[in-house]
Amino acid sequence: MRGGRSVAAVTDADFDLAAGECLALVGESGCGKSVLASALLGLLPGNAETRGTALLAAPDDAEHPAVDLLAADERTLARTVRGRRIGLVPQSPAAHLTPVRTVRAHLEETVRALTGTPRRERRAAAEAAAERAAFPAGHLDRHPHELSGGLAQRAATALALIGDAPLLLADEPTTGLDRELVDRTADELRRQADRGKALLLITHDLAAARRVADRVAVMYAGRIVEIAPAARFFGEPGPRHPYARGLLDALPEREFTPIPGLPPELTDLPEGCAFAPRCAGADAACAARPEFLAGVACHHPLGASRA
Ligand SMILES: Nc1ncnc2c1ncn2[C@@H]1O[C@H](COP(=O)(O)OP(=O)(O)OP(=O)(O)O)[C@@H](O)[C@H]1O
Ligand code: NI
Repeated sequence: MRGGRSVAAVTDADFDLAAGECLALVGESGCGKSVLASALLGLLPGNAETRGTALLAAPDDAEHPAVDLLAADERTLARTVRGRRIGLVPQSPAAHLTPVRTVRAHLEETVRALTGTPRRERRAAAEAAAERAAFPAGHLDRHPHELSGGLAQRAATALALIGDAPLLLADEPTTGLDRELVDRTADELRRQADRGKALLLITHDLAAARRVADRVAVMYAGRIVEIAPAARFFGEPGPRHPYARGLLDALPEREFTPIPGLPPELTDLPEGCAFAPRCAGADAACAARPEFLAGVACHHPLGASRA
């Protein structure tokens, strides 16, 4: 950024995601979830730098080799990855739609670009894509500005599924939807995973995560602080990182107790554990940055005796 300052938007993100599996990525606003997704698609702003690797495995057809998404050039990403090997449901769908074209035109164009569907079948294919994402057929001839947030969201989901990509990145795909549509969208995404897709579901909505995810990754201040099987995370013994526990305890159906304080500025992260200033269990050890070990980055994970 200006003045030579930098933002550690995502650090030490280390995880894998298998075919047929859904990993939910949760965490408060600004913790770096969307930056992580954008990095995987080569869609970061021009001032951003990446380090490390993000390996996308080769599909069975062997037409395309495995690719390091962080090292791939724009041409490779545009021609072979986006839409074809990775489907994105973007966080702000309206911004990704072309204002002068109808939803139907978007869908038909995407069907044409990404599938071998013959011209006379494209209309039906576009309508089937809309149906899959619960986009009402009666609104297909609307333009983006005529859509509610929820409709734009469903249009974006429909578009993301057309290429039948083996990896789906869904960034807040249920924002702006009422509970019934949240469940419907979540269930459609789960079906995609059950059909063999790898699904990274970014969400604030822990209920949606619980409904869909096999594993949960929790991010705090740009870091993944815990990764756990969903059954253990939402059930017993529960999260091990105090922040993750705090997120669950804040839910109305649980203790409804907010985590005290606010997340730190990413430009001004503490040296040690970034959560320590808000953590009831913090002590002198937390002045050093905890390593991510056995699924949790915490010096005093819950459920373990204090060392
Ligand atoms: N290239 C950049 N230059 C400056 N700041 C950046 C850059 N990229 C990301 N950031 C900052 O990093 C932070 C991470 O944002 P990100 O959108 O990933 O959060 P998020 O977890 O997706 O939040 P939300 O739930 O609100 O969508 C933000 O505060 C953003 O302003
Ligand atoms: Ni985001």
